[in-house]
Amino acid sequence: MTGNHWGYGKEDGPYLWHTNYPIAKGNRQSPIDILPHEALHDPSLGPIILKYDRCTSSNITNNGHSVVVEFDDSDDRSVIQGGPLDNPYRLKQFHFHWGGKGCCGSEHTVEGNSYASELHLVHWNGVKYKTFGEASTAPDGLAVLGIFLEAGDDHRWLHMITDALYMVKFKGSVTNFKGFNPKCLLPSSLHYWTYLGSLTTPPLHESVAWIVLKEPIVVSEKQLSKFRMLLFTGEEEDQRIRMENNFRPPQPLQGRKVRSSN
Ligand SMILES: CCc1c(F)c(F)c(S(N)(=O)=O)c(F)c1F
Ligand SMILES: [Zn+2]
Repeated sequence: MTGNHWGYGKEDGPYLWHTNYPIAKGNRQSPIDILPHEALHDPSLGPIILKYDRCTSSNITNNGHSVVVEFDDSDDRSVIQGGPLDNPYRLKQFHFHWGGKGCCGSEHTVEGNSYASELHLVHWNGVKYKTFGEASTAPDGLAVLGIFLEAGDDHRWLHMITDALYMVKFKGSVTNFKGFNPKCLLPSSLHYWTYLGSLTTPPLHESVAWIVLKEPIVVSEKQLSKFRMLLFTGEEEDQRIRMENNFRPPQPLQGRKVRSSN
């Protein structure tokens, strides 16, 4: 693995990240395997509150690791609050992690079981920190809402994203993606597990309060297959490498407690 380049392949994958990012072997790394029966039910944990109504997406981009929908986070127009959080956290972007055909794909697992994909809505603590960059290195800087995607019927709103993926096939491509509200990607229940962890990609900062929803959303194999049409590689590169299996495996719990909303 040369320089700070990293990926999900044999030569630059998760098992090698520690060479350039030693925090990879830290004591609050993500993702983890969630064991529901060992999670502590904490009655003091209130519901999470998503105030996404004034939120507007700006663009969709292929950053060579995932497909990312970015938001205008210049004010507190779209925030997550409540649950384990002491104040509102601003929505910055959301992205996905997924597997190859028919197997694995999520980052968090539940009793060793993987889902086909996992959606991450990334928020930052705009009350305590001035920029996302500053927040991303602080222990209470980020809050990521994780939502599992299970293969089944077509998801009626996900097509708004999968229909745009052909426009960002290559690494480094970006296109306009206005007016998308991720509220339409939520499951019916907001019950969750929560624990303190990290970014699941380099730089792997240990700055994330993870909130993982228990109920997956259902999407079709056809919709999932459109994510796999994306490429890790840029238009100018000779090699075309399909973007799939862009997930980090579960990391040691290191004595951390996972709490359950109920
Ligand atoms: C530095 C930008 C960034 C990511 F690239 C990322 F993958 C994640 S993750 N998978 O932990 O949700 C973040 F939270 C995040 F802030
Ligand atoms: Zn992620």
